[in-house]
Amino acid sequence: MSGAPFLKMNGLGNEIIVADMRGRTDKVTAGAAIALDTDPATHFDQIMAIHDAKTSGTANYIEILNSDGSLAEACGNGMRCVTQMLAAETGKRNFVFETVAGILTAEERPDGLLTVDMGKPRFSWQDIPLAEPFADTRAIELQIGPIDAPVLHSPSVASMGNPHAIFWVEDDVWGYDLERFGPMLENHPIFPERANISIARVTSRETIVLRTWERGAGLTLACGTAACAAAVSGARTGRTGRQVTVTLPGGDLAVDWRNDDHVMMTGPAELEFSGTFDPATGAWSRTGLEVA
Ligand SMILES: N[C@@H](CCC[C@H](N)C(=O)O)C(=O)O
Repeated sequence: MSGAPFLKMNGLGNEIIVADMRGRTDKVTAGAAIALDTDPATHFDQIMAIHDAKTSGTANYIEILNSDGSLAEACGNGMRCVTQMLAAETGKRNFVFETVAGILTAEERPDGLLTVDMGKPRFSWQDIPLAEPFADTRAIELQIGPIDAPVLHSPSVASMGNPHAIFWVEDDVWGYDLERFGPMLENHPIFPERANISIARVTSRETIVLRTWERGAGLTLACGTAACAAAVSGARTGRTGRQVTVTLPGGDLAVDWRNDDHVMMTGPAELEFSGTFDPATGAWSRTGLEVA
């Protein structure tokens, strides 16, 4: 088949490739993802592959791949990039998309920021999923470091379509070696589908500082679903209110856990350059350089 167009974009530094797979029957392979990630010019955290709609009433079906080639159920920063790309192409502002996690809506606001309805969080141990029952997922028994002096412990866990563990700390989130602990916790047997691992510090009822080790991608500058998972976990543990600003290494996201249980995430997206690629192999070439 012929090459597929792509845009290299980012959402607060979360590196995103938006692959235009509309009108095609093939998919982006894990091998292509790994090849694109290995090239420093196209290194990315997630590929958002836009396919033709599967369900009436939706604009497109979006398949999400991590840089290790695995599939992800959700990606907040990537959805903002997809929304910005399609808004620029069509002149529309509101979209309904489908992912493996379900149907979601997204909007480009008049100020240029993008809001995505990330759906309803889930908290039961089966939904996250965890390998064994926990009645209360606001703090589960899990720790890292010496047994009598754990470095990180008792995370809140939540699903935003994808699995998250939030370790609360009271000091600087940069004081923790997330590059070392992240992979251990991501692959801990308590998480049968692995998990995104975050360290969170509440700085007021309305503000959280967050760093994330992403499942299948490693340390990133921002993780939208982690910001949402931290926000809902902050509210359900009484640490914060339901509207918070989450400060990630790449910048701020506004998260509003509405009373109808939907989590609304608002932030920017940025275009870097465009190209075409082979979805089977990842071989690519540049077609242009644009500024969003
Ligand atoms: N960067 C994303 C999250 C991507 C998916 C994640 N690595 C997973 O495997 O669940 C975001 O902005 O939400």
